[in-house]
Amino acid sequence: MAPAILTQRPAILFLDAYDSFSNNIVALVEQNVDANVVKLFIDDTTFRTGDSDKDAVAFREYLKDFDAVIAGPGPGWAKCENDVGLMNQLWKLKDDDLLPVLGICLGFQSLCLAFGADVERLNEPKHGIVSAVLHKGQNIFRNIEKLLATQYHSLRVKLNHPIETTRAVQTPAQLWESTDSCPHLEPLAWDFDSERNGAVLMGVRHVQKPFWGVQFHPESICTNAEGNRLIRNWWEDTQAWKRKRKFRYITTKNSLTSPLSTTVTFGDVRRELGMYDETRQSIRQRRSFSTHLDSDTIAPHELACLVSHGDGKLLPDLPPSTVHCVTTGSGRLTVADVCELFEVPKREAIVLESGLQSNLLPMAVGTGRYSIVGLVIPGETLRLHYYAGSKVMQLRDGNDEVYTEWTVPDPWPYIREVMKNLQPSLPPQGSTWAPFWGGLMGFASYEAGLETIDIKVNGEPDHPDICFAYITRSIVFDHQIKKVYVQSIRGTHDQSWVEEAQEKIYEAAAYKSLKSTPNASPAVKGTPRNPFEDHGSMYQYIDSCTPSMVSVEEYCDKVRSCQEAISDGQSYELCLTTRNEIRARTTLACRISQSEDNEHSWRLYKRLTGQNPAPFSAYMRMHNVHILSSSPERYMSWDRSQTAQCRPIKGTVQKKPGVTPEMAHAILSSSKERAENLMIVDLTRHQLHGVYGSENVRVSQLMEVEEYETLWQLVSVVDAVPSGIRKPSTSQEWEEPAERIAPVKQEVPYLGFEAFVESLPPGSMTGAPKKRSCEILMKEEDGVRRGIYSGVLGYLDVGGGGDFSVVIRTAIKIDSSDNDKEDVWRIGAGGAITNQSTPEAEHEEMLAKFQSTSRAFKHLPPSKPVPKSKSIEIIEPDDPEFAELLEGMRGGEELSLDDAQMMLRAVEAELRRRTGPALTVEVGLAGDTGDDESE
Ligand SMILES: C=C(O[C@@H]1C=C(C(=O)O)C=C[C@H]1O)C(=O)O
Ligand SMILES: NC(=O)CC[C@H](N)C(=O)O
Repeated sequence: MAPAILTQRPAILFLDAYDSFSNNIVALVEQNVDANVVKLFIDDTTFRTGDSDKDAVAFREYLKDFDAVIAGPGPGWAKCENDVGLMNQLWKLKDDDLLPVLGICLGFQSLCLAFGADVERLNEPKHGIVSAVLHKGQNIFRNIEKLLATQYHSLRVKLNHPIETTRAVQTPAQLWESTDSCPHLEPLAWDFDSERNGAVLMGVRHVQKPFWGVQFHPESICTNAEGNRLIRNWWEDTQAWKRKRKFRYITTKNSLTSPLSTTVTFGDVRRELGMYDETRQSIRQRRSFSTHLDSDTIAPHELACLVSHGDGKLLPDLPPSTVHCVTTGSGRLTVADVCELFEVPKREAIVLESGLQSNLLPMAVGTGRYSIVGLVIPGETLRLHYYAGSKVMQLRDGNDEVYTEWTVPDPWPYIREVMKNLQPSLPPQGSTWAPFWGGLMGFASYEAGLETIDIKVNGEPDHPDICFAYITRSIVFDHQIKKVYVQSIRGTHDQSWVEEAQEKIYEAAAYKSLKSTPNASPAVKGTPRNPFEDHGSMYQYIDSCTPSMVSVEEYCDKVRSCQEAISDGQSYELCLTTRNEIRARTTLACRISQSEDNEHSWRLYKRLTGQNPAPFSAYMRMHNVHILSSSPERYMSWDRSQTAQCRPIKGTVQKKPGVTPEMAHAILSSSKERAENLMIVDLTRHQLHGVYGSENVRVSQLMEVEEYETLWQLVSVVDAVPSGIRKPSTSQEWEEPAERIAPVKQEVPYLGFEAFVESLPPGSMTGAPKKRSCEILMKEEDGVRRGIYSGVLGYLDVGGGGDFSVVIRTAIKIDSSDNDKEDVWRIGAGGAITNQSTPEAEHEEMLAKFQSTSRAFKHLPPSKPVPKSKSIEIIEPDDPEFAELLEGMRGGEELSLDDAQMMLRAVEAELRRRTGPALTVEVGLAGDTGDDESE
């Protein structure tokens, strides 16, 4: 066997210019080339001591451990020192230090600039646009057929080539000739896609040095397979260059004419022969989960012990040694019914609810199978708070009093340690499909996310930026099979609570099925009327609601300003948002009673989910925070085997008169909407690649249209699977959390959690490249904190899984002692801005998203009450499938007008789902309703 030293793989240095696609390039290279890739940021502090000569020497020394370099893409300009950093030094390497380099996008622009070219703005920026690239068919483009390549750039290289200046060449061959201004740069590829841009240089090589560059992104999910070949070609060429140079080097050495090297060391020879230093690092940069602690602070493991074992006095001893779980059928019980049964609305509570169809089945496969009710136990449930900016972390007791607080460099290692310590030693007996057994439930704000990417957050928040409650009792609905899990992780003695709770649910389900007609679930279209809504305090409350919105002009100005940043190459896409508010007079009852105030929020939540059912609805009442969410977007979920899924949404069409499903599909197939989505898909792949590795990420759904109550959305799905685990093949499998029964207490690799933290804040709410985009957005949004909106909300399960939604389409109220007369509901809304956006349409899109939530704060259109005794006859269309569906739902019962209309809509939707958008079912109502039903 060859000694290890000889078998060590070559190494490629990837210079990362803070792009959001870097790990995709690393993955592309690792999939195509037998080499390790090491990432280094362009501004790595090792090479920024302040003494630039010394730094340059140190960087040259560092490069000696590598076989080649990739200078990556990124925001900004090649001529701006801060934007390219270490890249500039590559082009200046002297002969003996020379290394093969591939420049991609910004790296390509930097290469060209170094050898005489100009960099200018494009007339029409290209972001997320796929086009056919004309190439020379030689050099790194050899054996490449039709190349379809994704572009992400606002700036272009200018060689002063006739095709650029006069838009013509005398012969086709002239396309591939160097120019007088850039004699060393040989054009290898051009793009002719845009009339306004004219011919844009897409690829070059240096005619003497081993430097190549491409303007497009070979790693994008929408670049065709030829991207792989390009990388393999480049690698072959770097190897060929190395062989040639070795030969030259050895002959010059032999002739002893080299003035530079008088001695040749063992290391020199080994390097020349392609052998490597054993100590060379080939580990990709990862977030380090260790923390540097001050002595007066508590350590992650100490916090973890306090949470799980208490202190023998104030904090309870609740190690999740056992997971007690019993099940019962849910029958017609809704999540709201069960919440009310357990008096959840009166107190603090966390409810993650999957909106359902009228038949109480999930809205979509792959999301929305489960609902989770986390029971907050008064006087006992522990909470973790963290405040961005001040970096204060708190452990709070069951009365919401601070038990201890300390400052932390990073809160996430604490949360990770708490979760690690909460792994149960005994899993539930019997079936354990519930994705949540117990654990932390709560949210992390957008600002908590900003800190994970080293963006400094200013100001004081009026609510925690991270808030997690340690939930030990929970009720989980499996809507697919209509089953309820009642669970406790509070030790053996709690078995009795579990059984009592099960009994309570069982009886309630039996009672409801006895007395009920098919009724609207709160999470189902068509909120049932009640006198309280129509005449009581809710009516007055809603009457007092006044929205305060950003003006059209102001929003449009911000859109234009974002577009200017995009044209300047600083960002490819910016998710601009604004905080709208609804103010209402606090009712007297809410002013004097906290539990009344809680119940009021709960009733508003039911209005919201009734009007805007969403797969990631959520109700949260914790500390001073009220959250009413109807989010359609999954941020990330991962099961107990650490298989992860992200479902980024980008691309929105509002439902309004005249917009048919066909039109919505057509709009969402446009290059504008697809480009928006593509950028976020590539960003999501980048994030998952960074944690799961190059081989383990795939896009399982690329840009499909999903229909919601008031909008159509373009949704993609990106999955990541740890090595050695079978990939789920159906969307349903995603929702079936892998059981981790035996052996228990094993070291769960926290891949899911790591990816969760690494991917904050959610890319669909930032744009790309993430860091620069967030900085720009902070300015555009006047430094106003987004808060919980744009953050994430969900759970971390003690068994090792987790599921979080993106906090959008959400109303949030923060209680404050200064003002108890007025409720202020914050409803953030926004949308992705690209160079293809039009300000007015963006404003409209923002409004549409706002309105999907603000509807809950408006009076419902009046409907006339129907005398109960009168029944409705339904004229059914001549369609046996329709009749069958209807009969199934109706169960032979008499219906009120409201119920019948709702059911008809449901049947219609179901039929449409089955047959596709082409079908329109015409249904009508007739019969003696005792009233005119023209409404
Ligand atoms: C910004 C919002 O939504 C985000 C922006 C979307 C878009 O630009 O199409 C779609 C879903 C969300 O990721 C919002 O709802 O406020
Ligand atoms: N993707 C990139 O590297 C972009 C480079 C440069 N900022 C541009 O917009 O052209």
